[in-house]
Amino acid sequence: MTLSKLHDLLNLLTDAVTQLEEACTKNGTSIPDLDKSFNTSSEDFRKDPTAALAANVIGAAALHIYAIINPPQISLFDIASGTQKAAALRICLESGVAEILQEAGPQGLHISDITTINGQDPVKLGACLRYMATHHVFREVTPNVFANSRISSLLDTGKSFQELLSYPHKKYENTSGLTALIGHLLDEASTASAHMWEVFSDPTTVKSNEPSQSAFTKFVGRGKTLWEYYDDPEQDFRRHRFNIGMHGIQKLHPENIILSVYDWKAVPAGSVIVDVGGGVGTTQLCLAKEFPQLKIIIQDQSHVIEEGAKASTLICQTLILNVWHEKDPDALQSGRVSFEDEYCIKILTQLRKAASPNTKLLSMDTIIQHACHDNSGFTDYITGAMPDEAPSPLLANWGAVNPMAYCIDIIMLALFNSRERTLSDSVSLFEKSGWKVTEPDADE
Ligand SMILES: C[S@@+](CC[C@H](N)C(=O)[O-])C[C@H]1O[C@@H](n2cnc3c(N)ncnc32)[C@H](O)[C@@H]1O
Repeated sequence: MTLSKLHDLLNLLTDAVTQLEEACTKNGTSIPDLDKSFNTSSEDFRKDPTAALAANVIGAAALHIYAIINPPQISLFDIASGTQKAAALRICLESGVAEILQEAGPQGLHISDITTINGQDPVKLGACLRYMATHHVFREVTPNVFANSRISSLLDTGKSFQELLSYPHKKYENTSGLTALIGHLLDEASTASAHMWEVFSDPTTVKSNEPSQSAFTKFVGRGKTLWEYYDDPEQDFRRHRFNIGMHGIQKLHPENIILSVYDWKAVPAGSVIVDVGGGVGTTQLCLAKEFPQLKIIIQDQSHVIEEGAKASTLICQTLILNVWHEKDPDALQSGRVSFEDEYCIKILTQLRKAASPNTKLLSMDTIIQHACHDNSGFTDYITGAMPDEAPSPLLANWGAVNPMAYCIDIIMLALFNSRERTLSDSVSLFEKSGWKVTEPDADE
């Protein structure tokens, strides 16, 4: 039984490798190379849907084979060691190993030379590098350590190590937002996640949806929610890194995705676009550039708006602050808002009340796919809302090559007692708040 499953997976994998190679040859694109940096052009091959699909099949089939054939105790150990991986990676990131290796060039550097530069202990940092090398983050080909350029380019802030020393608090400034995002994940998000069981095992917090009772607020923020924590001048660095990290989130999606999700050309000149919790305005920047006739308002907290305005005065034509703290006096009392999803419903209901008959609410959100095939009919509800399911015997949601939404779901839980949603969850959330879900180009 398992033997034939292995063969099925192997056949899927072999066919997909052929398809990928053929697509790359036809398009003049390249298959990624661990010696070449990750950047927009290194991912060009994915622009061809056949190649993108083949790449997903290869990854999903390889990991499925690994799951079948690996001793389960090793697989379990690997899953259970997320905290140790995050700790080792964070030490490599923060102590500038990527920058140091980048400066060293193709011959790499011995661990003792790395630690002479960054002041770390060679035995301790060596342990972190060795662990990361087992996951291809670095490579120990000889006694020297080499970067895996594809991953290292995400850890590298692009500055010289001397520069980092002279202003460490600005480490992430003007860098790829992805580096800052990873910095946030390895710091606030990881620390909070490590405390989740304390919240789950306490009867007073186990079923709470209150941000004030999240693992972050209780065990990292010492009573402050993430946003209140970022307000503290002592956390300027972390707040700043988070805001830069939001640029990184955009890089995880196809470029300028906002332009393709709605027919903006059909929106009359002078129309007002409000981005609620729009951060430093990353998403709106390209919309503002492409459609200068639209009036774009970013709503966020004052310190975030200040930062966004500094970075791009272009987009902040009008600023409206702190929607979250505005009270919606009757929504809860009138019973229209139930405890589940209380905050989202409160915000969406408030937006619905403020909406005119011509207002449209555009939701760009992560959708959680089930690992099993979905027969609910919800997959057909909105064209394109659900990605294609993987071919059998792969998991319908592409398994471990598609981990991000599931990981962010847990991070939302750890930081805010919040969550990501399936399509049916999202539709029901909007309906409970008085919104009707339609196709993006439908009239009502
Ligand atoms: C996950 S970030 C998303 C940022 C942005 N939408 C993007 O994609 O880059 C959530 C944003 O909600 C904002 N936020 C939190 N509380 C808020 C409040 N009370 N009023 C307005 N915005 C708030 C945060 O400051 C943060 O910028």
